[in-house]
Amino acid sequence: MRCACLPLESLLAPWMSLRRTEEAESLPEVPEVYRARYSALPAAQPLPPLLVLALSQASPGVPVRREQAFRRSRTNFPNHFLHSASQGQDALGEAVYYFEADGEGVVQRVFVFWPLGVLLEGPPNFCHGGCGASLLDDAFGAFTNTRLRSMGLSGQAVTAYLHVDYKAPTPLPGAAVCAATLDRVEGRKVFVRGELLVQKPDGTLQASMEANALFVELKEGFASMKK
Ligand SMILES: CCCCCCCCCCCC(=O)SCCNC(=O)CCNC(=O)[C@H](O)C(C)(C)COP(=O)(O)OP(=O)(O)OC[C@H]1O[C@@H](n2cnc3c(N)ncnc32)[C@H](O)[C@@H]1OP(=O)(O)O
Repeated sequence: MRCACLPLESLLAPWMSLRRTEEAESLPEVPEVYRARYSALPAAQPLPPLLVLALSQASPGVPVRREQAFRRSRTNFPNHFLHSASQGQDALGEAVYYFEADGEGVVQRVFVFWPLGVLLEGPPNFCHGGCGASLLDDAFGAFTNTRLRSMGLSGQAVTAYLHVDYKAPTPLPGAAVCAATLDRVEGRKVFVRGELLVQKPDGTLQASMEANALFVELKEGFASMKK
């Protein structure tokens, strides 16, 4: 029987090599809600097949729209550790963020695609658990802050706790999609849940990690955070 899984080269290329090109290109305008942290995908950058698969599985029959996909801005926050120190050949590749919003424009879900290189190892040939937790925290932060902004709120919330259950090893080299959505809101407290999805040899997706987190919207924003 023919294997339905995607060849590794199609998962990783060209996202490993398409880094830091946004400054050289004139890219489409990004909606205000996303603009502070994200920029449009370069015209030459296709949507990663694993991301499309995860979206199709999450919302069967709903078209995948390229204008809902972004990459992290290189100019506004250049020191984010997942998008600076952790990226490089055989480490993290270029992430693609895909936001889903409802009819009122309120963000309901985010999916974040990451190429994973061999330098992210924990157990031999598998991803370090702390790396996976960081990717989930980033996706949860992207979801929470963008959702808050889409509701006209500050969009300035930080992780109070993050609980991760490791359900299966995450293979390297490979790729993953972090999916995050709302659990519930209690005042300034935003409870988020999600998973890190990888592709099994038979082509199906499995959650190698499941997580839930509490984000707290800061009373006076990031500027009030004291050293
Ligand atoms: C423009 C683009 C920029 C873009 C920038 C985007 C950044 C995204 C961030 C990415 C994610 C991160 O890595 S963030 C970095 C890691 N996180 C941090 O450094 C946060 C450190 N912790 C803190 O600063 C603080 O503890 C806070 C902000 C979380 C909470 O302090 P606070 O604001 O004074 O609020 P506080 O009264 O203590 O708590 C509020 C409510 O939350 C509950 N609560 C607080 N912590 C917990 C907890 N661990 N477990 C259970 N419940 C908790 C309290 O019981 C209370 O419930 P009740 O009594 O009201 O019911």
